[in-house]
Amino acid sequence: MPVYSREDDILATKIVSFFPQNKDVSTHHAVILVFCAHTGIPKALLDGDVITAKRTAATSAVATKYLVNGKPDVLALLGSGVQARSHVAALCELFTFKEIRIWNHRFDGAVKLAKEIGLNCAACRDVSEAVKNADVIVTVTSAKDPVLRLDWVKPGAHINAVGACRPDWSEIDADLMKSAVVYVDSREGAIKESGDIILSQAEIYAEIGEVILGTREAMRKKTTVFKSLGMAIEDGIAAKLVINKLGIQ
Ligand SMILES: NC(=O)C1=CN([C@@H]2O[C@H](COP(=O)(O)OP(=O)(O)OC[C@H]3O[C@@H](n4cnc5c(N)ncnc54)[C@H](O)[C@@H]3O)[C@@H](O)[C@H]2O)C=CC1
Ligand SMILES: O=C(O)C1=NCCCC1
Repeated sequence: MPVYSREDDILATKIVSFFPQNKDVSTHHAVILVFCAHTGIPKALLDGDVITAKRTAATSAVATKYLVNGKPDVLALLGSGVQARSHVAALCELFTFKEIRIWNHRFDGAVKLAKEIGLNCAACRDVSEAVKNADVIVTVTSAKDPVLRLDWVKPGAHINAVGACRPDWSEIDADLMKSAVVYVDSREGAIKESGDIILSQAEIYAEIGEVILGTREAMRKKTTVFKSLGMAIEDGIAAKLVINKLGIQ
């Protein structure tokens, strides 16, 4: 995932591996190589795992801040891996949830994460149970087929759809995609790479950046989906923050 931004003085690239069969180690691994944007000289080689976890969750948290309908009480997570953990951390920086519910296709994963999070958190055996009346839903699975259905979702809920980053994979059923107001990180990326968009033929209402800039509306009262695929600029900006903090010129 290469990025060049003259404005931000960033020239970098991230390489990510995905080994879905991994059990005792993470399924995604990444490195970020940063160059001087003026000379092309390599500056730093950074671990990309933590940056990927944190910047993805931070992006969802920003989307939630703009799209959530009022003060959210209930958070539901579908998936209990790396992104589930970073999403709980980022969302709890912005919101105080009364209840957090976790579903995972392997129940023990949901139980483990619920214990880590603590008192206000419960593991659920069914997706419908996990998302019932949830204000914010995060889908962070490696599912290839939909796990979240329209009938189970409270009207007006906000969904961060983070998994299914391939054109033939989807986490959200087509009826839900088509009935929601859909926001994406990048239109160009979404129409090429997101199965949730491509297979459902859902209309993209806006990029989340357009909402932040005030050029497109945040439809807070409607059911909203933020379809995230991840962008190289997120890695570049995060890498720059790390490099600046370390004092690397
Ligand atoms: N939008 C973005 O910027 C990014 C998206 N991702 C995507 O987010 C998703 C989660 O990533 P990580 O948490 O790092 O992965 P992970 O491997 O740590 O967690 C994946 C979760 O999905 C569950 N799972 C596996 N197979 C499943 C299936 N067939 N049905 C339902 N659940 C299943 C696992 O039990 C686990 O809880 C992946 O799809 C990944 O590719 C990852 C990084 C960035
Ligand atoms: O880093 C990202 O962005 C990724 N997006 C899709 C899944 C793999 C990592």
